[in-house]
Amino acid sequence: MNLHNHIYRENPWLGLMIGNSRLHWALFSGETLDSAWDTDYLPESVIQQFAQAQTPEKFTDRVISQLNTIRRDTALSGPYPISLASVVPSQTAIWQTLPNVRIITLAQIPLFGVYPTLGIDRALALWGAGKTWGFPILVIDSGTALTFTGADDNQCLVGGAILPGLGLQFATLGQKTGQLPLLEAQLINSLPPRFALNTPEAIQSGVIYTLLAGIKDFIEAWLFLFPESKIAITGGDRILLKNSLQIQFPEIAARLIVEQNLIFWGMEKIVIEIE
Ligand SMILES: Nc1ncnc2c1ncn2[C@@H]1O[C@H](COP(=O)(O)OP(=O)(O)O)[C@@H](O)[C@H]1O
Ligand SMILES: CC(C)(COP(=O)(O)O)[C@@H](O)C(=O)NCCC(=O)O
Ligand SMILES: [K+]
Repeated sequence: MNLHNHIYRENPWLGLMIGNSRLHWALFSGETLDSAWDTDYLPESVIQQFAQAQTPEKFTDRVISQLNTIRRDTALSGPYPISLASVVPSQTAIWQTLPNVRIITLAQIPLFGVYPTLGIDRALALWGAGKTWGFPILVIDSGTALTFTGADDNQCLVGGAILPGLGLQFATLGQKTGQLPLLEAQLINSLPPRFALNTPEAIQSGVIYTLLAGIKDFIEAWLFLFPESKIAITGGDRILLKNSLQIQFPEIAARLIVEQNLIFWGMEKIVIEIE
């Protein structure tokens, strides 16, 4: 164990996952995940103020005070290293200039058979889920993009798929057409009529029923290969999708484990294991 590792093992540290919509934060004490929360991207000027701190303690104070501003119910203090994973290169470029930031790369994840451009969020969530519930495992991440990522009994990547997530499908229709309204995914609290008679419900119907049918189809194809596999869903639309599946395809929904923090479970295991 090197000194850096020792710091992670014994002390509080922050995990930062940079997604395409927002920042995902976690506070760990040693190997335990204490709490997790989401924030918007921070202005570059704010991040640069962190970098101007003269000492690690000052740096951490500034990060912490910024996070406290965002989330006042988290009492953070003391020096915190940050373990960062990102699927947004322009954001990585800003954050990696800071001291105390260590970037997690694909090479650090002990999955077999990965391809070089696999998203680090997908690899971390897969590793976190597999190490927790066992392999084979399928992870569905319903973020900006919706991804399926599966590994077999040998902790080897089988593969997956990427499609526009729920919010992105609504955004694309709202932004790339002349007269469709921009709908918000979070406003869907019940399934629309399948054959709708107004524009918002027609958009909702098309997007949600197609997405649910697609998820069902991918899950069935996975279970055909690995009948005993656990299947987990994470990401910002996880609850909406699980609830909708519950109504539409209850037997599929019954197989889905909902867990918000799969990426941080993976991060915790990686950060602690790295020598
Ligand atoms: N407060 C929120 N802000 C942004 N997106 C949200 C929020 N609550 C739920 N969502 C949903 O979460 C999805 C984004 O998921 P998330 O996991 O945060 O994305 P990413 O990891 O790609 O940044 C969007 O499709 C959106 O519908
Ligand atoms: C597929 C993703 C865009 C998902 O990102 P997210 O929606 O979580 O922000 C990201 O994992 C990524 O950029 N992946 C690289 C390509 C791949 O995994 O094959
Ligand atoms: K995702």
